[in-house]
Amino acid sequence: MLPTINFTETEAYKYLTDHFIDINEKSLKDLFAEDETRFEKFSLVFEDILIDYSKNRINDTTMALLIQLARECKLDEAIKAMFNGDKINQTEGRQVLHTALRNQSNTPVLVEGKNVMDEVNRVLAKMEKFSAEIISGSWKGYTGKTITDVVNIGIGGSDLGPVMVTEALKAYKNHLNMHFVSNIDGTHIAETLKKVNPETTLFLIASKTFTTQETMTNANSAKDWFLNSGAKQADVAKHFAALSTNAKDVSAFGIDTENMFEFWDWVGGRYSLWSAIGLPIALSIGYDNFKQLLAGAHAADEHFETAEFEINVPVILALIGIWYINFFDAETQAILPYDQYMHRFAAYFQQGDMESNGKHVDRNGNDVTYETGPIIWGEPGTNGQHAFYQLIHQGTRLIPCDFIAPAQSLNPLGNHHPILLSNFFAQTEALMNGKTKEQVTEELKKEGKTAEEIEKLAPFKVFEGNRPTNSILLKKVTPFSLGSLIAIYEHKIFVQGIIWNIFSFDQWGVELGKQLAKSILPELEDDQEVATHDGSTNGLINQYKSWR
Ligand SMILES: O=P(O)(O)OC[C@H]1O[C@](O)(CO)[C@@H](O)[C@@H]1O
Repeated sequence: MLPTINFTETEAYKYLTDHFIDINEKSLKDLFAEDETRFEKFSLVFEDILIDYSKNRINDTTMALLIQLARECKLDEAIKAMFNGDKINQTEGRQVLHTALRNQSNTPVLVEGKNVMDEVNRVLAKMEKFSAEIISGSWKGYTGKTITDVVNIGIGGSDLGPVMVTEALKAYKNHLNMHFVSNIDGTHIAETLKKVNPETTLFLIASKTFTTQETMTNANSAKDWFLNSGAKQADVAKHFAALSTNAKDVSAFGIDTENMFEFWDWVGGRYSLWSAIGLPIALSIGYDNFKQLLAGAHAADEHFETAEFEINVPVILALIGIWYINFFDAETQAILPYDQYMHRFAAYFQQGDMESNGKHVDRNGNDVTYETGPIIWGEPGTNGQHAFYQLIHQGTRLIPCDFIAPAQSLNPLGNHHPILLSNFFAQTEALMNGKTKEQVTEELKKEGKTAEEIEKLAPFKVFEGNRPTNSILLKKVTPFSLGSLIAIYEHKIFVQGIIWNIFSFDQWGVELGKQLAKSILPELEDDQEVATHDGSTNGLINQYKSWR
């Protein structure tokens, strides 16, 4: 069982409320002027990742109080409960053990008295063998040809993780062409099938439940396409594999359970890329690289489980997030990777964070009286700079931003990387320091503007600064460092959920829409006017019927 403490009733929260008044009057420039050791004090190095959190609106007192808050909320007990395999996903009655999937130390992890590492290792060995056969070409399709294309059919956690990681690690990929189909919109599968040949394509049907409407509809269309192209039912075994917890429905679909890569209900969908759901990753970059990804995550797990809160990267990042959300009323959190390969990183953590902490009921079943999970968004730099950074720099909202960049490029072409990194460094500096009216006036004078012109123009060119950022500098994007980074963000989400006293591992909020869609679908079958809904929904359905 997790502790159920209302963090707004802790001593630390009361002190933080008073302390906020002091900090809110100070600018980041003041804070740096007051303390020359901020960078040394407020940065951490974990493996080959530097986390600089000094450009935040914090000082020693803030951090001490935030850590006190974590202690009062019994975060230490919660961390133990997760790693020990307690049923901390209480509303679904499940353990939360994605950490066991990457437990490279192999120490036993018990679920109901049974060591799950045996099963984890068995499936990993099966993934290793299968990926080696597909990559080497020893696995043949139904006409004797080798596999050239892999189509992963899944959605949410059964899509976003493999997409994000295969993109982020594209520099490590082999000859296999990877495709991902998620959307129920027929366009997604239709456009993908145009690109592949049934004789050389492997379909992975990725679904924890094997009942998800989008995935099953797309999987059936893929199977029909395959069978209509001349293949026989018996050939399905050479071209379809399932990544799932549901052996019964996998068989019913027609996939041999020999071709099923299993995982378990103690793996949450959005935490499943480390499980059999990661098979497309192992196929794309090879099993050894997939193992490195797991190893990087495992190193972050060990750090999270054992490091003191003062030097614990996920804990620090989570507490800083709480500081902005619950004291500065920040509504969003931007994730801005200065790495083109990581272009799906923010999209991945939209599900990771928003499906986990988008909750308004606490662990006692009461409505919360404070804000919980932020809106996560972001795009890779420098594209974002030319799109939405205007609002971050000069808008009315406070937007905490995580800037992420690798020191070494995987494509060191000319001076691209120094230019990219100069932007990475410049943005956080600009957001912190801004530009004063005096500086603007000086610049305009140099441009030869008159005093009157300067007076008119200056207000628009002033940057108030004082906008907080974290800078995460990786030595290089490798399977190991990416694994660590993902696990750090996962644990950050966990810590915030503990402090907010919410359940981070269920997702009841996605059910209502699914239920209603199921009841609407039969109403779309005929041309009769619909009158069973509210006026707007009836109007929309009836217009659709008249236009289709
Ligand atoms: O893997 P499945 O069971 O198809 O579920 C896909 C996704 O659907 C959800 O249950 C809800 O959108 C996610 O949590 C999950 O990742």
